[in-house]
Amino acid sequence: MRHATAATETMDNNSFTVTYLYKICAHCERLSKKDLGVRIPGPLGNGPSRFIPEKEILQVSKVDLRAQSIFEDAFAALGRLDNISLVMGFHPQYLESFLRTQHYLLQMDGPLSLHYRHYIGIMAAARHQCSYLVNLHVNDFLQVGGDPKWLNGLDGAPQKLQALGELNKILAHRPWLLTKAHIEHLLKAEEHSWSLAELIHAVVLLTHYHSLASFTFGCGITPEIHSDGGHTLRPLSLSQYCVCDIANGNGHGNNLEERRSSHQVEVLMERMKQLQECRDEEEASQEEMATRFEREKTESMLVATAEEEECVQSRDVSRHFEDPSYGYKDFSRRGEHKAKHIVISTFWEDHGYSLVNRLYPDVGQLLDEKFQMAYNLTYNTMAMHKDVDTTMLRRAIWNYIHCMFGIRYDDYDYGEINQLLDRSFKVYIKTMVCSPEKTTKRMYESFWRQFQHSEKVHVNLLLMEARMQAELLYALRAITCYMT
Ligand SMILES: CC(C)C[C@H](N)C(=O)O
Repeated sequence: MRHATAATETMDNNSFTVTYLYKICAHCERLSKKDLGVRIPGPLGNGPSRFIPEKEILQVSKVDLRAQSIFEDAFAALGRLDNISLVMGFHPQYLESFLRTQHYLLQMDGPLSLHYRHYIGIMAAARHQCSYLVNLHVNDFLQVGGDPKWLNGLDGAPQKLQALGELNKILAHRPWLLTKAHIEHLLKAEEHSWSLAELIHAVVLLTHYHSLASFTFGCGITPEIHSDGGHTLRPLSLSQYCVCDIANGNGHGNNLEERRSSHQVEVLMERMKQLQECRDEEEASQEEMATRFEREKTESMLVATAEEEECVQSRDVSRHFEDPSYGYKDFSRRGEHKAKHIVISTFWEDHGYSLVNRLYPDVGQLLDEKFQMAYNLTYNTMAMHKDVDTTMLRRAIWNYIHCMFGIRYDDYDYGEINQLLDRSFKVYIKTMVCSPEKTTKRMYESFWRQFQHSEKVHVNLLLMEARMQAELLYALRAITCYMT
């Protein structure tokens, strides 16, 4: 905070007298009012993300015309511009594909009625206690005429939706356990059965919202001011800092940590170079490649996720789902994987894409474009370095997530992952993908300290899409087994 001006102003607002003291913040140049009279709701967070300074996010739409026009279109279509879109605005190309798909899933012709779609969104987000998405879709659900009684809990909803609870749970936490019996149960229920097309629509929605919950927590998305948890009536203590300092930690110098990690990027680039050279020299045998995959998978199970003490407090959304204690379990423990783990890495291209497209026209195509977009997105930068080929690094991130889900690419050397992804990054990845509600600001800050926020959001896009694809693969595999 630069200084507090002496100027005061008195306003007569009907019967209230409001007196403000104006201050100007040196970071965000915001004029802040110190409220001396009436209590007016103020924003709880500052900007769309708890992790990223607001001015960086808003800067994007000022300088990028494409982002600006996407924001305008999104606003025209939905009547709102949510914080998720604002943060994704760092990557306008991706955002366009994301919004197109989401719009199709929620608003265009499709097997499920509109209120079902939003209710399924609520169920999926609630599995990860993502009150941000739950609130967003509770509003949408009511707006399209949904019955408020359903919002009291899953047992207030029709039996058909209740039956989806089990699929929601397994898909979110242990998708490798899905079998054709789960599918049969839904399709063959006597009175309340699902059609295959409806089920595909539901599966796509569930996976979309599970992974969007990951993005929401991974980027520290804050509720919009008008929604639950987005405002406060308590005056913020402004003392010597602006609210932007409080929300974004600008008030604390981190110089020591920064200096310590200043070589991280160069080290990473050097490793990429070395790996590239070795790759050209020797090729490991198939057995060796399989062993490296197993090693990485086993190691991923040992990565701890929780830093319990710092978890985001969310409104209780447990009434929207059952069995809240059911969470991600590393699938190699208890030998669960033995029967389930198969190499299905090409399943999406070979079967998944066409299966979805056949039952829910155009959606296979939309999803495929979005996966490709996330996978191939690059600006050829690494923090402050330009003209860098980052394919190897982005591929390691994508494949690490699939590896945690037991999906193996037989042409990929999993030894690369250990060279490129360090421990704090793995902790972040695993938390964000497997138990997103446990992601903390500290975790976000601890990995890749020298990288830009836009690059961390880029990482989030990779994680989110890889997760969605992994869930879809297992669901579609179960559906294909049922059909054949
Ligand atoms: C996730 C980052 C390493 C991506 C990188 N900045 C690129 O443009 O490719």
